[in-house]
Amino acid sequence: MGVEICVEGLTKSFGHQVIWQDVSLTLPAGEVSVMLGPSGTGKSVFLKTLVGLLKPERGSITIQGRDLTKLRERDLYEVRKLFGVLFQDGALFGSMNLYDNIAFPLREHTRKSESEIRRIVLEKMDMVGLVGAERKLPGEISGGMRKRAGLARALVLDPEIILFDEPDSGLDPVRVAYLNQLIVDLNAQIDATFLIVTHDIASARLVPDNIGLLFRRELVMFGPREELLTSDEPVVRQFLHGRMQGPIGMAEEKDAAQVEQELAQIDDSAHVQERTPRLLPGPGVARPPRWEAIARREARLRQEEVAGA
Ligand SMILES: Nc1ncnc2c1ncn2[C@@H]1O[C@H](COP(=O)(O)OP(=O)(O)OP(=O)(O)O)[C@@H](O)[C@H]1O
Repeated sequence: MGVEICVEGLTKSFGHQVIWQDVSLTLPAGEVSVMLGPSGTGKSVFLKTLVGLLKPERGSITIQGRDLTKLRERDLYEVRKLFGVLFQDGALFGSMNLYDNIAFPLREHTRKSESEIRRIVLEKMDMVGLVGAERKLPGEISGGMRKRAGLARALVLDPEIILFDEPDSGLDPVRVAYLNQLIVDLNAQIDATFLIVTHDIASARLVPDNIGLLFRRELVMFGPREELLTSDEPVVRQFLHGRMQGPIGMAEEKDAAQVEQELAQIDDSAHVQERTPRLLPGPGVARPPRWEAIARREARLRQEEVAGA
């Protein structure tokens, strides 16, 4: 059962450049959360700060009663073992085959025997659908396979928290659909806490329990998926619709009068379409109890939709 991460009043700057300030949110244990935001709003910086690779100027990150921002390097090293991280390109070692790449954290951080390592590596490769690709080098496989190998490597130490940095970047829509299903199935199987940074609005609508949005150096909103999908907050609506009209500009924010004029011209009557059903774990995947609650909630939303149509 994953662990809760409680972030309070977090602020990160580089020199005089404030990346984001006063960010507070709770990632509920075992749930999937997605962090959205225009390019450069500091989503990757947020992931790196959570895992302790970057130090914030203010605020706290509490996991299992310990504030990560106050830990000494030795204790932080221990807490980091709770995390698995899937970096954008899988971050695999180019000269090692997939088996050795995935075995790497086990050889580095545990005293397990090679036969035990073999059992774990093959189990994780099976989980991500990579059986048979053990001897391949990262350069010999597709981007989608590299991501899955990176995910298998993130899983080998049985993390309580998995951070995904743009898992869908560079993948075609079919591979993205497979990856989304894999993420949902994995979450149901291992019940860890997931945080996914993505630009893909379709995935953000389908996959998570919770959605957050960073913009203008602030966390505009963080909450249950349905709340964000039906929110009237202009930044949230613009981002989730992927449209030009609204407060988010090409490079910087727009002036208030222009935003008001643009918003007045938008036909927002299609609210109901936003009730995308949550992607459920595939057949044969054992579902922890919270999935029953999700399925009931989704069924209720569908009924309301039909009644309102
Ligand atoms: N180590 C660093 N030193 C100085 N500035 C940094 C560092 N890392 C990131 N930044 C700056 O922080 C800002 C946010 O970067 P970040 O990569 O987190 O954005 P992002 O929201 O993930 O963007 P994208 O969606 O394009 O990947 C950028 O202006 C970047 O230049």
